[in-house]
Amino acid sequence: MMELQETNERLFYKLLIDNVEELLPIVYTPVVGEACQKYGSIFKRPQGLFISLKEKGKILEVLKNWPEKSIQVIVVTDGERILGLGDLGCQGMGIPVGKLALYTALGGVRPSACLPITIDVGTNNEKLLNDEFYIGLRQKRATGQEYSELLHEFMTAVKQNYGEKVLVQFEDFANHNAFELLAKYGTTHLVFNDDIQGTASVVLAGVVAALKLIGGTLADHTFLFLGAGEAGTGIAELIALEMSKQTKTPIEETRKKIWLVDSKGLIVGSRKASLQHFKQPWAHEHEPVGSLLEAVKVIKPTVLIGSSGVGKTFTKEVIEAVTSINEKPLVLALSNPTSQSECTAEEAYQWSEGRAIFASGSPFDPVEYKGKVYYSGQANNAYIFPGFGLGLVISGAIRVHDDMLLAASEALAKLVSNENYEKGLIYPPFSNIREISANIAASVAGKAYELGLATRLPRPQNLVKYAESCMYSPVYRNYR
Ligand SMILES: O=C([O-])CC(=O)C(=O)O
Ligand SMILES: [Mg+2]
Repeated sequence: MMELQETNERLFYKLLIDNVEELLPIVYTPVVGEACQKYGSIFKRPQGLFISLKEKGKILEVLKNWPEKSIQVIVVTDGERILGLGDLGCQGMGIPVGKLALYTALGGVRPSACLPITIDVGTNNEKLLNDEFYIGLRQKRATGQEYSELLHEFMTAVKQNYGEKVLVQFEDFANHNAFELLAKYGTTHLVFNDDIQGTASVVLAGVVAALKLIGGTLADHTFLFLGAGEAGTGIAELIALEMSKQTKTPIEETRKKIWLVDSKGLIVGSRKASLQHFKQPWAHEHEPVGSLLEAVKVIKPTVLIGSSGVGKTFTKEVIEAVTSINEKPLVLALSNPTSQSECTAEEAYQWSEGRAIFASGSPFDPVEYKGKVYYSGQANNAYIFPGFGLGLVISGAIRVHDDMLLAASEALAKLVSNENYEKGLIYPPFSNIREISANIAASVAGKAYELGLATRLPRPQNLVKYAESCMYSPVYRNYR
């Protein structure tokens, strides 16, 4: 597929769009993870733009070397937290390349308007540092001022070169940098963090859709997360925000329906002083609880969400415990790739005796259990970011706002059909993804106009039709 992408791009997209369910797992999660791990040894032609510490002071010049001038979407990583695989240094390039392939195939952004970037500040991965085929800087990661100066130069150069309407999607940065970059540039640039915001939006959509199967309103449920990083706290915050809007209750109150477990156990008030700032809003008053299993027993969640990047953590005991509390527990095993999934679809159905409503970040085949076939959905930000980005691009948005994330969730949840629900699915199939993306784009663009953040004026009448008309299709021109 890489070979095809580089030699006949149009055919690559035609193949990908026409066979999206079959090829998504190859171009994207989980195979893209393996490609990143082996990137140095499968490296034949360069893809994307590498910017390293050595280019400090010359980043604008480097950007100008890229052959395409009118860029609409940049996906950038520094490779420090590639999926749940950890620090892969500049071999993380597979991720921006893969994400942007989806921007085109799923969201219809022109391939020439997409720019994959990897910022090489070194790696702390000893195995890569000692690998003769490693393609990046052989040094430990730059941190602190050296790191933030390079990123600041990059963000400044991007705006200078492409203007205010270029979307910068941060991808697979480590927690501390991810939160900091989003907060720092959210007010001056059009930035979106896929792991915090995209994941939050797709999971909120799945939870809202799942209410049709498990009953109740959002505020009737109790959420327990394993993992309190970008995905965990991002999802928790967006669920709390939606609950707060629905019930007209302050968000400080709705957050109390949501509990998070990290590597040190349940996040509780007595731990507050030693918690990183993004975990602090979740430190509710409770006695210390050491393990996920204990937390399930005392918190009694109706929804269990795995977002720690560590596999096999939803054990038989954990799934049995959450099943003993709920008729239909909602279980989301979000960590990627498949090796890092909290449990498999088969385990979720077997251990819950077919009662769990299950979705996962990486895809699983349908499972047969006691003569019945169970289908699980893919709770992956791939449902959101292509349409979300398209909505920003077509409206000429200059900032991202949380209400746009809620609009995207709502649009996605609405597209789950009765036929999907009957199969136990809480997401529509990827085979309809271009239609889904057009709908998400229209909702996001609509919100941008409503908030006064859109610059493409006047507002098109029918935003779904307009979004569709803007989408790239891999067709050949007619010469007769
Ligand atoms: O790439 C994916 O499949 C989803 C994602 O953003 C991640 O796991 O970091
Ligand atoms: Mg990611």
